[in-house]
Amino acid sequence: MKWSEISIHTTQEAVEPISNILHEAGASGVVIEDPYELEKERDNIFGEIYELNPNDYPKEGVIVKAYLPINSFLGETIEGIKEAINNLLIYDIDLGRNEISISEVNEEEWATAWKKYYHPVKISEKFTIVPTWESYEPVHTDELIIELDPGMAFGTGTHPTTVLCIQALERTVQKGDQIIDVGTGSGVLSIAAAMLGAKKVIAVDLDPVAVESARLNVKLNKVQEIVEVKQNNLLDDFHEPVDLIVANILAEVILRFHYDAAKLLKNGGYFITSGIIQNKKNEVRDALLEAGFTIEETLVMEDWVSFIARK
Ligand SMILES: C[S@@+](CC[C@H](N)C(=O)[O-])C[C@H]1O[C@@H](n2cnc3c(N)ncnc32)[C@H](O)[C@@H]1O
Repeated sequence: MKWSEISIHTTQEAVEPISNILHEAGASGVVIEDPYELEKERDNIFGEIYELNPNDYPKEGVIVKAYLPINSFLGETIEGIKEAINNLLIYDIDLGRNEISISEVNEEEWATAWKKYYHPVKISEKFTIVPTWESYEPVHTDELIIELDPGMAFGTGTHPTTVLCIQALERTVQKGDQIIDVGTGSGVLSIAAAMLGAKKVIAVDLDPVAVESARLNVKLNKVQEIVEVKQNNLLDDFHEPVDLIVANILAEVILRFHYDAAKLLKNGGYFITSGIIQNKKNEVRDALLEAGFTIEETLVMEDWVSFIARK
C-alpha cells in the first residue's frame, strides 16, 4: 500500500495536541523529531542503544511526522488536519513555523520509520519501558518492565505527559486499589497501575484503535486479569466508586469531566491529571479546587504539568 507522509514543523508545546489531531485523523505511527533528544544526558546503560543521528533532527523547533493511507479522502483529511492545527491558536498554543509538507512513502518505510526513534527508556524510579522489538536486561532486580507496542495508538510511554503520570502513580497507588484510566491509548498507565498492585483497572478510550492496542499490550504484560479495556467516552456510565482516576488527556478535555471524577472517587481518592500544557495550568488547578479537590502535588516536565489531586 502507498502511504502519504505528512510532516509538520512546529514547537515543543504543540507536539502533543498535534499528535492527537493526527491520531484522530486516522494517522498511523507518529514520529517526533525533537533536537532536545540529542542534548539529553543518558545513562551509560542506554548509551549504545541511543545512537541518534543529528541529521534526522531539525536545527530548531520540532518536526512531527505521521502516515496516512493514500485514498480518495486524503485531500480532505489533510485539509481537516491543517484546520485543526490552526485552531490550536485559539488555545494560545505556539505553532512556531507551522510548515506542513506532504510526501509519499511505501509500506516498508512507513512500518519501520517511527520504530527507529523508540528504544528502552528508564522513565521513573521503578519503571523501564521496553519496545517489544528490543531485547533488554534489567539493571536492578526490583525494576518493573513494561513491554509496549503502541502500534497506531498514542503512548510509547516516553512522552513527558505519560512519564509524569507514571511518577504520580508510583506515589499514590495502594495495593488493592480500584482504578480508572481515562484515555488509555496504548494502555501504558493501566499496565503500570496493575504492576504497582492495583486490584482492578478499567482502561477506557474513545478510539477503537487505542482499545485494540491497549488490549494487546495488557496481554503482552500479563495483566489481563487485572486490566479491563473498553471503548467509552470519558467517565460516562461509571457508577461504582473507585480509589483513583488517572487521565493523560488535553486540559480542555479534563475540564469536561473533572466534576464527574469528583463524584465517582471515594473520599480520600486521587485524581491524577496530565497532558496539561503550562499555560493551562492555572485554569485546570482552579477548576480542580472548585470541584472540591485539594492539590497534593504539582509535577512538571519540560512544558507539561501534572496534578495529583485528592478528594
Ligand atoms: C495523550 S493520549 C494518552 C495515552 C496514554 N494514556 C499515555 O499516557 O501515554 C490521550 C488519549 O485519550 C483518548 N481520548 C481522547 N478523548 C477521549 C474521550 N472523550 N474519551 C475517552 N478517551 C479519549 C485519545 O484517543 C488518546 O488515546
